[in-house]
Amino acid sequence: MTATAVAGIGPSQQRLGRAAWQMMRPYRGKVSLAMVTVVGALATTLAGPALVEYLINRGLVHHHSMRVVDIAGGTYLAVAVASFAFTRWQTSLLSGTGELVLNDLRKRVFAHLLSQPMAFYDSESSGQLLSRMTADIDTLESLVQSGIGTFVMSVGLFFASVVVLIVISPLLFLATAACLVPIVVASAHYRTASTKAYRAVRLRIGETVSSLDEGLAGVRVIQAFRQEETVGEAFDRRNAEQLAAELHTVRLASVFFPKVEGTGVLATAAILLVGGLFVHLHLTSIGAVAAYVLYVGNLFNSIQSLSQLFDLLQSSGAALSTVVTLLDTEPTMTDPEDPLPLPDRGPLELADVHFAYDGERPVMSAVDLEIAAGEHVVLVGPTGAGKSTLAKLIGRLYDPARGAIRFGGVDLRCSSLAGLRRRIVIVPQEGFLFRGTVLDNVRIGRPGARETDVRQAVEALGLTDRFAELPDGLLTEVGERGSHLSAGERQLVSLVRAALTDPAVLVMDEATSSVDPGTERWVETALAKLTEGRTTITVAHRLTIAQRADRVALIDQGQVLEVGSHDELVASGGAYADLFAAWQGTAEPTG
Ligand SMILES: Nc1ncnc2c1ncn2[C@@H]1O[C@H](COP(=O)(O)OP(=O)(O)OP(=O)(O)O)[C@@H](O)[C@H]1O
Repeated sequence: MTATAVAGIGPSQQRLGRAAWQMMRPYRGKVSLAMVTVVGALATTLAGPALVEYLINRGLVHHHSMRVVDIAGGTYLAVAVASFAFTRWQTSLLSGTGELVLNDLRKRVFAHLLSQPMAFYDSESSGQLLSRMTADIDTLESLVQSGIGTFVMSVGLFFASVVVLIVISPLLFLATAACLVPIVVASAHYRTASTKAYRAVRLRIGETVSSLDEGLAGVRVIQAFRQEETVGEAFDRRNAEQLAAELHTVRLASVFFPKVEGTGVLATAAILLVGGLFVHLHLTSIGAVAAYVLYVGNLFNSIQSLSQLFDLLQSSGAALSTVVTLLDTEPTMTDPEDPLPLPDRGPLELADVHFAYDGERPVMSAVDLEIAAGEHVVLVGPTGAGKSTLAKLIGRLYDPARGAIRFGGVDLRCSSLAGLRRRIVIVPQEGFLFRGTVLDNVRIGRPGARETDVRQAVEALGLTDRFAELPDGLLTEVGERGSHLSAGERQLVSLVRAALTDPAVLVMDEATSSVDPGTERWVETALAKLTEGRTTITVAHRLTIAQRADRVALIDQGQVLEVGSHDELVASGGAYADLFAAWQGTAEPTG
């Protein structure tokens, strides 16, 4: 799926309706009760004008009976109180259920995002995704909080009023219907124009959030290179585009709403004129005309409320559409029906592996490589050669387009993702830490692990004394993204995390970030202990590590050019020997 699919053209109305119903299904009991209160509120609202008709015809015009006036007046009051009670009950039931549905929706969207493979994040901007969780769900939130009760009630009142008006006087209804024609035409135009306009607003909001997201994430680079003005101008441009889109919706609304208001007044005048004539001709009663005017008032009130909600309904429809489109994306990496277990140990085999990020430009082609159990292989090669891509394929962040990667003879695609992640662990260059303690962050390696297991993993990497130096030991709060720890300490935490998972294969990206020499020693020792006995594939940026590995694979332009031990490759005088010589030339003066 592309970014436009998430932000732009959405699913059909039926699909949206089905999706909305599926979200409400768990709460169908509450929804049914809410519908009962809607019927109650409608019945009491419609009873008002009927009582007025009864009071005028029976109490004033024909009989002058005070008793009828008292009964009708008293009942009117009771009905008004009941109407208030039903409306209150209905609003709290509908809004309460709406909140529960939105709560589920937020959880579903986040879980869905977390289940997406890396390829999804390559094609989606994080700002657009963030805007699904914030702006879009916030719009639905406003509908739930302030609009849903009015909406349901107004739709009900509209249809009920039409039926009652036809029953009271089909002829008078014709006069009313004539006044409705301009509203129907204006609504149809407004609907088409505003649907497009609100979709555009959603897209623009997503782009503004993207800009903001990128600006905040890259604030250090922006400040370091004095890019505040340029980045600020780019943000201003997007913000201005959002403003233009929002103003377009305001213009559309400012033309449409007065039309509805004016037509309501016109309709009342028409009823009074035609109704008066009918009374004069004894075609209808005074009470019926009075009730009719009140019912027409109800009808136009409902149209007025719906028009006022139109904005919110339009933007909520657009928001729901983008959220449903997002939820409709099928994860491309799913577990097979009968996953095969991966063995505890075994060789890793890459057979004729081809891969392209965009499905077109090949990044890996015809890669064959066998790595024995417990072997340490280092991937080297020029920048952009495909080393990290190969590492990601081994860790199954992506699937090969052709060929297969097998562990212990089992194709990785035949295993469950959970099983795979226990056997093969990727240790990224910069271990990402979440807000919480060191202990919490290590535990991510094996959810549910006890504190003693974590301590054992720390001990196994020889880091007990190093972690004891932290202010609260393993209970030290690491801050957002681990900002309270040094880069080296963050690496140590991610190494212990991997140790706790106890995988058979480690895929590592050699850290390039500068670590103080003191901590580097700890990292080296921990790494040596972590990789002992495990198959290890390291993406190397410095060739020091290649000298210590069992074998070196030289990658260039997505292919394995040479494989062998460091000494063998240097002795053969091939491409690796040249690379090593060049690297030594640059490394030695500084090293
Ligand atoms: N997410 C991505 N989407 C599209 N193309 C990508 C993506 N990641 C990497 N590439 C491209 O794939 C090719 C291989 O990149 P890769 O990161 O594997 O190289 P590398 O050898 O690890 O480089 P380096 O040493 O600089 O990290 C490059 O041309 C790169 O531009």
